[in-house]
Amino acid sequence: MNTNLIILGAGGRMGSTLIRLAANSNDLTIAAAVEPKTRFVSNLPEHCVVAANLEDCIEKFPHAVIIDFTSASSTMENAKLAARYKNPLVIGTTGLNAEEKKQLAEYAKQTPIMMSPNMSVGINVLLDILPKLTAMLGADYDTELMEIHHNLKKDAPSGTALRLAEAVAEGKKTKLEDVACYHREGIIGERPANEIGIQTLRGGDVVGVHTVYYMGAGERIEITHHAHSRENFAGGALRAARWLAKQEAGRLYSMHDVLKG
Ligand SMILES: NC(=O)C1=CN([C@@H]2O[C@H](COP(=O)(O)OP(=O)(O)OC[C@H]3O[C@@H](n4cnc5c(N)ncnc54)[C@H](O)[C@@H]3O)[C@@H](O)[C@H]2O)C=CC1
Ligand SMILES: O=C(O)C1=N[C@H](C(=O)O)C[C@H](O)C1
Repeated sequence: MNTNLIILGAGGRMGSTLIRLAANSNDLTIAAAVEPKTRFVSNLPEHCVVAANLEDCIEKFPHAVIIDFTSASSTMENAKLAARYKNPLVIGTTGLNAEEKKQLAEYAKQTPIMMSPNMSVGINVLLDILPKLTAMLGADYDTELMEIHHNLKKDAPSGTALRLAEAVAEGKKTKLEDVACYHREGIIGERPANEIGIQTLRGGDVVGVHTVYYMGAGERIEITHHAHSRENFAGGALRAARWLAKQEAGRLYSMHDVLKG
C-alpha cells in the first residue's frame, strides 16, 4: 500500500531528514512539504507541492498522513486543521502543555492522531520497563534524570525526559507534578526521598542523550540512551505514519501502540 505524506516543518532538522528518508522508500510519496521559510526546503521529489502553511494545501490531499515536527503553537493549529479535514496526524513536536495535550485528545476523536516525544525504539522500550524497574528498586533508591541536547533546542526539559520521568513516577505510585524538581541552587536542605530530579544540559550539536539514575547505598544504576542521528527519530515517525494510515480515530495513540503493531 502506498501512503501519501504531508511533511510539516520541511525545512527544519527533522523535516529535512524525513524528506530524505521518505524519498528513498518504495511505499511512501511526499505529496506536500510545508514550511513558512520555503527557501530552506530542498531535495524534494518531482510533483511535490510546496506550501507556506498547511491550510493552503490540505484540501488537495484527502487521507494523506501529516507528519508534524514544528513548534507547540504551530502543532495546535495544524491539529485543528487535520481534525477538520480528517487527515491522520503524526506529532513529534515537544513542549506542549497539559491543556494542549487535552485538546489533542479531543481532536483524536475526530481523526487518527499519534503523538510521541521520542520516536526511537530504544526510548520506547525503556518507557515500558522503567515503571517496573523503579517499583522493584523501591524507595531506597533516589531517582534523577539528565538530558543533553544541541544548543538550538527551544524547549526544556526535553519531551523525552518528561515522559521518562512520568514512567519513573508511575513506578513510585506518585504523580510527576507532585515530586518533580527542575532546579537546585543555594541552601536547599536534604533531598526529599521521593523527589525526581530532572536536569537539562545544552550545547553543540548533541542529537539527544537521556540518562536515568538510581542511586542507593553502596551502588548506582545509570541507564543512558544516546541518539546517534536524527534518522532514528525520522524512521520511527515514518513507521508511525504507515501504521496510522490504517487506524480509526478514537484516542490519542502513542509509539507504544505503533510498536505493538
Ligand atoms: N519526537 C521525536 O522523536 C523528536 C522530536 N523533536 C521535536 O520536533 C520539533 C522540531 O525539531 P527540529 O526539527 O529540531 O526543529 P527546527 O527548528 O529545525 O524545525 C522546525 C521547522 O518548523 C517550521 N515551522 C514553524 N511553524 C510551522 C508551521 N506552522 N507549518 C510548517 N512548518 C513550520 C520552522 O520554520 C522550522 O523550519 C521540536 O519540538 C523537537 O523537540 C525533534 C527530534 C525528535
Ligand atoms: O529537539 C530535539 O532535537 C529533540 N527533541 C525531542 C525531545 O524533546 O525529547 C527528542 C529528541 O531527544 C531530540
